[in-house]
Amino acid sequence: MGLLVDGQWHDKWYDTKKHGGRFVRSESQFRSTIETGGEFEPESGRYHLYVSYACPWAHRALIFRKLKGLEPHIDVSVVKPLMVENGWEFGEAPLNEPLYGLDFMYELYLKADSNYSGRVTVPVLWDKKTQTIVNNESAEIIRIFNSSFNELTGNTEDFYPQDLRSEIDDVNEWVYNSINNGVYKSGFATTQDAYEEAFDELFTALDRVERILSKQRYLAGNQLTEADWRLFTTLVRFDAVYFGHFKTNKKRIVDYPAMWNYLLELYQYPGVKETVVMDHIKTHYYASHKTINPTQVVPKGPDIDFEQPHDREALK
Ligand SMILES: N[C@@H](CCC(=O)N[C@@H](CS)C(=O)NCC(=O)O)C(=O)O
Repeated sequence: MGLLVDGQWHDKWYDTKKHGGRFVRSESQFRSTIETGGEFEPESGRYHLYVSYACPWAHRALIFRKLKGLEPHIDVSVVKPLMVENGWEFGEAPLNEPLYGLDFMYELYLKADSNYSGRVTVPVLWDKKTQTIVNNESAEIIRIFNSSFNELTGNTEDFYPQDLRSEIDDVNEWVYNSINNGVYKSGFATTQDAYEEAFDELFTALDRVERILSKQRYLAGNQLTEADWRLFTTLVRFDAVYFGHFKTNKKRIVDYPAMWNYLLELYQYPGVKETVVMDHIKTHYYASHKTINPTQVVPKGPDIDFEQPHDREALK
C-alpha cells in the first residue's frame, strides 16, 4: 500500500493521525469524459478498463461494462488480489497487463503523468490512442458507460434517467458517505471514537435503506438505477468481509429481510454474478491490510447463498 509523490513510489499506509483517527478518502484526479467532438471520442477498441475484482468502486465499472453491452468495445485487465508494498500489481495471465507488459499499476499512472502525486487507485479508464488516463473516478466512469457509447452498442438502457436524477443524486450522497465509504471509515479508523462515529452512521443509513426497500423495489422507486448498483457492490461484500474485517458487526445484510432479498435480486440480474469474484474479494481485504490483520489469514466462512430465490417481485 502506498502512493506516488512527484513521480516516486512511497510505501506508506493511510495517515489518519491528522484527522483524529479518521480515514479521509482523497479525490480522484483524472476527470475527463468521453463524448463525440471532445478530446476523447466514443470509439470501439480505443479504451481499456483496469479493475480489481476485490474493489467495490472498480466493481461498479465492471457491472456497467456488462449491462451496457460494452464488453466487445472495451477490454478489461484485472490486477492481482493482494495489494501490498508496491500497491496494485499485475501477474501471470490472466492477471497480466496486456498493453505495455507492466508489473505495477503505478507505472500506468506514471505513463499518464510522470510527475503524478497521489494514490494509485482502481478503476482506471485508459485511452490507448493518447496513452493517458481518461478517468479514475468510478462514479463518473459509470456515467460514461451509461450513455457515451450508446450509438456504438445500440444499448439505450438508462440507469440515470432524466426524471429520476435529483432522486438518484440525493440517495447517492448519503449512501456514499455513510455506507460505501462508511464501511471504510469504520474499518480504517484508528481511534475508538472515530470507529464508533462511522459505525453508528453506517447502521443508521442501513436502517434507512431497509425502510425504503420495505416499501419500494429499488432505491429511487420502481426502476433499477445507478443508485442500486452503487449500493450493491458494498452490500455483496458486507457479510463476507466488512462485518468481520472492518468491524461493522451490528447486523449482517442477511439479517435485514428487504435488503437481503434486494441483494439477491441484483446478484441474480443477468450478467452480474460473473462480476462477483469472492476469492479475490476476501483475499484482498484480509491479506492486504496488514495493519488490521497482521497474520494475513483469510477466514474460510461464512457460507453465503446468493442463488436462493428472492421475493422482490411482490413489490411492483
Ligand atoms: N473515488 C475512487 C476510489 C477508488 C479506490 O479508492 N479504490 C481502491 C480499491 S477499493 C484503491 O485502489 N485503493 C488504493 C489506495 O488507496 O492506495 C473511485 O470511486 O473510483
